[in-house]
Amino acid sequence: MNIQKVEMFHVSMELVQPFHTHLETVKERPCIILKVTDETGISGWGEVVAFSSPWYTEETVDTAWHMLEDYFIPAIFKKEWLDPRAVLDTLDSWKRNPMAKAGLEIAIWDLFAKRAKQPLAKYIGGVREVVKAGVVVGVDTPERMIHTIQTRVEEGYQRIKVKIEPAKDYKMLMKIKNAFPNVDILADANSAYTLEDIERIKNLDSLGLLMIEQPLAADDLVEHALLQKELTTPVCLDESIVSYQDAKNAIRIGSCKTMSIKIGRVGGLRNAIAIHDLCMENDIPVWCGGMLEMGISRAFNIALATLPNFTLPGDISSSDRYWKKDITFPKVVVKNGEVKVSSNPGIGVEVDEEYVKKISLRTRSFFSKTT
Ligand SMILES: O=C(O)CCC(=O)C1=CC=C[C@@H](O)[C@@H]1C(=O)O
Ligand SMILES: [Mg+2]
Repeated sequence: MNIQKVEMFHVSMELVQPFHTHLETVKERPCIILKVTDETGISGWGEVVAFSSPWYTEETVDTAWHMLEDYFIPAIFKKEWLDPRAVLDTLDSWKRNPMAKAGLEIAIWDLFAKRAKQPLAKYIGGVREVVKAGVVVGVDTPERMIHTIQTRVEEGYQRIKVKIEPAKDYKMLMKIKNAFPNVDILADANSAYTLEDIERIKNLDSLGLLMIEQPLAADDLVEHALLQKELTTPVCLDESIVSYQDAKNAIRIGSCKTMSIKIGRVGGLRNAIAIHDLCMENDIPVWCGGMLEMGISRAFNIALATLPNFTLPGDISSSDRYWKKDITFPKVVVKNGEVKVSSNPGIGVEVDEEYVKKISLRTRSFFSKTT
């Protein structure tokens, strides 16, 4: 397969409600949409999930735009592609920048699945027709959070994720657990604690949380291992796992008992699948993390979550959770706590190209020199 054209769209949409963490409040969500077209005219779509500032990881929309236009896109015109797994062999000629690489690599996966006339879930070896839905409830007063959780539970979500930090943890979580004793609650700290807080974190152990996500700093694999030894609650790593080797090291030293896999954070779908397989071999259950994404990346998350070791509900919520109008259709709908996997070819959703162009802040097209 030869790539004939690549189109890049820097788009931005307002979230239906601001997304608060102790690090940042996201109101507007920019991202980069990629359309990759082959010699037969079939197109695959990708989405770069980097934020507008480096608060979550070091990448931003602007760093990704630069890496794509100056390095990654020119590189993919130079080869004939026989398998999407080979794309990262080329892109890894350059260091890091996982979200920029992933946005382009997944578009080529979508293209290959469409050429094979297969749904992406089937193309990557998925085993289920529906995936479990989980949702994040943003930071607010405990009363308002309890009201929102009640709504989300009535909508059928199987797992509720809340954000914590030292100033907002035990009391808030205890109120939530008392109000919803039978609902799985995940607490995501986004590295708000250090090992100095170990007694405070151990105090959370008594609450019966499903897991504590990323309590310590992203590069603290060893300290997470020391913490996990002191806790019965599973530690889940998110920001710490930005490569296959990170996952291998974390498992080897016992830094966590579960992982959130995000295609953008780990540098592409090939890496996400490899980390899934490694965790399965080591009895580490995984779930698909979210990135406040638009419909293209959400479609990839749904396909990824069909792999066998995605046994825990991920951040897979309805389109309406974040968007008044998404860039893809049909919308993702949660029914009885599940999302149906598309049986259409590739990512299984259509991209509203007119709307993408309408909300684009900048665009750029690249053509194969042989055209
Ligand atoms: O996309 C979703 O539904 C949840 C997203 C989410 O919780 C996060 C996205 C990006 C950074 C963080 O704030 C947080 C996470 O750490 O998982
Ligand atoms: Mg997280």
